[in-house]
Amino acid sequence: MSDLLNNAKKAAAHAAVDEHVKTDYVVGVGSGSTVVFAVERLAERVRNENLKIRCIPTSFQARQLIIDHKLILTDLDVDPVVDVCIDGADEVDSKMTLIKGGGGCLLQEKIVASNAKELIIIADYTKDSVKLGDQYKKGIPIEVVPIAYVPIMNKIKQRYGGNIELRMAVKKAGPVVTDNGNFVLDWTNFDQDSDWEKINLDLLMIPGLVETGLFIKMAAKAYFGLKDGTIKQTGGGNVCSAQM
Ligand SMILES: O=C[C@H](O)[C@H](O)[C@H](O)COP(=O)(O)O
Repeated sequence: MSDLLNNAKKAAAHAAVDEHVKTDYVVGVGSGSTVVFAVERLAERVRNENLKIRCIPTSFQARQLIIDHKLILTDLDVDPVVDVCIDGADEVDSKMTLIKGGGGCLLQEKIVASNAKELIIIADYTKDSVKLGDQYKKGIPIEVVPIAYVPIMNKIKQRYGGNIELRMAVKKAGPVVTDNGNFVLDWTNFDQDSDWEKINLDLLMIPGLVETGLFIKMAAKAYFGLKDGTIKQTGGGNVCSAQM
């Protein structure tokens, strides 16, 4: 990955961690390449400022990051209310609707975010878009129970059009299997003017469809690292997750 992109991810991650994480917080740790910089910054603040935090992972990767950086690991059984969740995104539109799940981690990410008082998104400049599909061309990820993947693909195509594919693994013969033992479908060429709130609810009614990578009215704020090293912030910053 280019230095420009990595610097942008790092700038966004540091700004969000510095602004939104306070001592005694329970922190939801998202997944993906940008979150790596956030965890590094959390560990730095724990060492330098004696910041006291407990971290809830959103994936196998996030759990490993927390352990590797010697942060305190917790879960929703012990800490059911998350003070802030910091996570990446594949795309953020002008209404703060997100596409997530490019790395297949959408289900646990949505569970943790939905129990957070605030979901803060960190991303590089390539994720900032007006309409979903402007920037991210790999589609909307949808996690499904394996036995239902073909009927679900057919239903989505019939109802909404576009293309839908089973995500295949790179270093394994066969499909990607999520941290929860499910498959991922990637839905592309959808109507960019869709009513995503309605579609998300409709999709969630399909038996066997576990979760979508559409995060609607969940993110409070997004931090985009730009090419020149500065940050662009979007979103009001009010609590709009914690869907309790
Ligand atoms: O499944 C993966 C997650 O939703 C990631 O947060 C998302 O794909 C963004 O990842 P990255 O920070 O690597 O662009």
